[in-house]
Amino acid sequence: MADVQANSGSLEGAIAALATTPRLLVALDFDGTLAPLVDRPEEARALPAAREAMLALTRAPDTRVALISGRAMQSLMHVAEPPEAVWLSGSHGVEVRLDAAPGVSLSEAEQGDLSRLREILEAAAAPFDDIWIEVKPAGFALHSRSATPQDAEEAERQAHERVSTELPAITERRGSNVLEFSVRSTTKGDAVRMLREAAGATAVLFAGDDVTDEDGFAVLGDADVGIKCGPGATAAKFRVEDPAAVARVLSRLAELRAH
Ligand SMILES: O=P(O)(O)OC[C@H]1O[C@H](O[C@H]2O[C@H](CO)[C@@H](O)[C@H](O)[C@H]2O)[C@H](O)[C@@H](O)[C@@H]1O
Repeated sequence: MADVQANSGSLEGAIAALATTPRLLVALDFDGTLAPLVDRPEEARALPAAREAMLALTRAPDTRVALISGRAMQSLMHVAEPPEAVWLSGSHGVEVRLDAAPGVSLSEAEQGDLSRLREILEAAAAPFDDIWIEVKPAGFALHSRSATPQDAEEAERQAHERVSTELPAITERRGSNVLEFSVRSTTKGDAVRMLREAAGATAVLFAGDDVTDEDGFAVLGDADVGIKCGPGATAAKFRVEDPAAVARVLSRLAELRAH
């Protein structure tokens, strides 16, 4: 594993230490971490090596695997095709599937905000080619990967201004060529905390690539391992170059954890 170090120590050593923890939670972001980024979200798939390593970890003793994604749960299940043993958190921590069926129930006020939010974002996207809206149970993502930088900036500016004026309680998040709006302020950090407790984990590995994954890195402790995939500022202890490198780390952990 010849991967880059971010903030401390050797990743190989940290993985070896993590493999000895009594109960391990392996929490993984999907897009940009297990799956390379692509223009059309529905076409994203985990690298075969990443999927294989993830499945090997589900078979390891006292090890729980979870996916923590910004995607809506249905979308995450469609692209990740996870086995039932994998716990899921979608919509940046708003949706959770442990062993039971997932579900989010919004209050009347939240449903009202969601309807108005949709109108505002549709109006912001309408004048531009290649700006589109992804629907989630508690919010929307304004996508601009295929748009010109000028169109992306203008659509996002309009969306931001109208939402912050009319719906100041809405949570706004920037991701990779995406600006997201949610009626819930739940974060990936909340998801890591909740899944850690549910798994009774004595240590956590969390890997992610995007700005929103920083909420997950922020709640890790000394016994945990945070891995940032790709460039950008991070609070993670370690950094690797791309999803292929994440797959190598997971595969090594699965190998060590199998014994
Ligand atoms: O938390 P993640 O699993 O990384 O999900 C974050 C967002 O992923 C998706 O958008 C991103 O990936 C797309 C496919 O590669 C890409 O086209 C887009 O530009 C990226 O922002 C997803 O569509 C969003 O809902 C997620 O929040």
